[in-house]
Amino acid sequence: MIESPQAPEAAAPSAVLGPNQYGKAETRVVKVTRDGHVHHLKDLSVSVALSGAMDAVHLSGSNATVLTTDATKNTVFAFAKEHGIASAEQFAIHLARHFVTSQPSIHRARIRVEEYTWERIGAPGQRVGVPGERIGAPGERSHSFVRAGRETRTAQITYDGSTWQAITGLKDLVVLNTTDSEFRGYAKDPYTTLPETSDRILATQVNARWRYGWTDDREPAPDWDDAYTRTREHLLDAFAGTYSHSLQQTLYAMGSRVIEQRPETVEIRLSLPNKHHFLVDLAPFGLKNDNEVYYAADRPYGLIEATVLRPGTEPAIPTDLTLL
Ligand SMILES: O=c1[nH]c(=O)c2[nH]c(=O)[nH]c2[nH]1
Repeated sequence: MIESPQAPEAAAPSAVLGPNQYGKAETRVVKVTRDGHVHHLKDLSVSVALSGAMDAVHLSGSNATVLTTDATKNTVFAFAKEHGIASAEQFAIHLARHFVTSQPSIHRARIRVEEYTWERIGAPGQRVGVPGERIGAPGERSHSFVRAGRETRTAQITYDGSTWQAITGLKDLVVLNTTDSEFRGYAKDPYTTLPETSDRILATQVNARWRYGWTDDREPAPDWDDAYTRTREHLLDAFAGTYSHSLQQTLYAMGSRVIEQRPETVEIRLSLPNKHHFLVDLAPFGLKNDNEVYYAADRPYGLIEATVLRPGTEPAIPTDLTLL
């Protein structure tokens, strides 16, 4: 007997979709507010996570309910311009409300913000990075900042039984100028696309090592702590006070300041990553970006390195500071 074909039973699902969310993570937005010649800085990393009616996106391939992660990133930049960044919380509230109220498919928005705090670089002789010092105190820098959270101090001492070598340094000292930096007039080849600029953000994470002239322990050694503090101040002051045509020029200004001002130091090597800040194009959203909203790029980065020496001194600090 021929069996009649049976209707197939509905197959039990082999998997089910559980909790899900999506969005753009770690959008680095930098907002400069220019109050006359005094500039204010907000530097955030914003992560957006959205969830709601997203079953079809995962299960059927329909993207009809998906607001793109690219749009969520653009919204961060556009809102920095439109609403400003009063605080991390207030900024996140604006964003979360926007996503949940403007897209029927989005029922929940979680906005995470990391804020990197910056302090003003003090004028020469002033204390540096003291929170609460009045902005606009005589000579205080109006557009130069140092990232809060202290850098790491390094020291290397070498002794071969007769001669001493002392190399002190610092790393991860992050500094930023919101103006007084240009970069133009450079060589052009068929692969050059970088637009020339006469006003850009200049930011770097200072990695420095300096060698003292002291080699003989019958001679008085430098006052290590004072030498460190003063050298750090000179590096900050030269960074803040130099009108920069390139990071190379700023590097030389920093190194030569130390050589000229600190008689105990004979050599300094600086390794300066160029922490690029690109202006965000807000024109597609009908907004003008008047040097206010920047995208802080992570990598790749330019890396500018050089040694500055007291005349007559042979270089002895390794050119690759990671070897130190
Ligand atoms: O200060 C800079 N120096 C460079 O050599 C360089 N190259 C580049 O693309 N941007 C910059 N900026």
